[in-house]
Amino acid sequence: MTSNRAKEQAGASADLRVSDLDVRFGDFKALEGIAIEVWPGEIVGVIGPNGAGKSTLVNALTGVVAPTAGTIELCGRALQRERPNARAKLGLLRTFQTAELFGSLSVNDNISLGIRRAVAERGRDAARIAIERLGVGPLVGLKADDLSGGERKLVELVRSVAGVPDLLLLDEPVAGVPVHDRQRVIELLRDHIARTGASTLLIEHDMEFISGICDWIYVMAAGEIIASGPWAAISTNEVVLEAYLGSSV
Ligand SMILES: Nc1ncnc2c1ncn2[C@@H]1O[C@H](COP(=O)(O)OP(=O)(O)OP(=O)(O)O)[C@@H](O)[C@H]1O
Repeated sequence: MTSNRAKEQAGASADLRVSDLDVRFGDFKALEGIAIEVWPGEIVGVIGPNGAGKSTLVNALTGVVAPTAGTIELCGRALQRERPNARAKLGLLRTFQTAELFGSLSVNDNISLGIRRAVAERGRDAARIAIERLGVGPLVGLKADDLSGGERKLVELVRSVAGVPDLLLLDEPVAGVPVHDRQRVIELLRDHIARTGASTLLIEHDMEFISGICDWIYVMAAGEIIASGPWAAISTNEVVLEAYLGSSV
């Protein structure tokens, strides 16, 4: 992590760089002055209490919500004026808090839809490995509508990985995923990053997962970043503990 962040000084470019990002809903400032960097090979977490602005951040990154100010760069390319589909084609792929699959299609067809034309062969390899790592092989012939919520999350993750993203954006990747499958998610992400050099930005409430996977963590509260650093620093930071009003971080 430190070595990745030190790359800035060595002139490497970040996979994601968010600068001075503001989002307003009428007079309400949902995000203000957000600055986030994700470097190649990193897994970066965003945490914060309810209403902190995490979902708004995801929506701004993916183009669902228009920022009122600021810039979003993916591998050096400005994204903030691109439509959501264009952002995905450029290499920013996401999962949702509640997995979004085509319910009447098979798991296999859902995964195939994630393979971008630009990376078809690598995508098929990535899908095969992810199916194996997450143990979803027995599900591939089923209709997506017949899966449990946790299974849907795992299949959606396979689909995103199959798109061989430059940046994978995961919205609560282990919400609803049984505890015994969470380690599989961690191993898949680490393996995927090691093989492809991709990076990951994830929003998650599960602190055990966050502490076990993230190289770097940003903490949000009331629409702003109030702290950032590795878990050891974040988990003992007074400002962070205060923001969570005594709940365990
Ligand atoms: N479309 C909208 N119009 C007005 N206010 C909104 C809109 N979307 C979000 N907000 C407000 O912006 C603030 C941040 O909401 P957001 O959903 O981004 O927080 P969050 O950190 O994702 O919360 P949670 O962890 O509960 O999902 C909240 O006060 C919310 O009510």
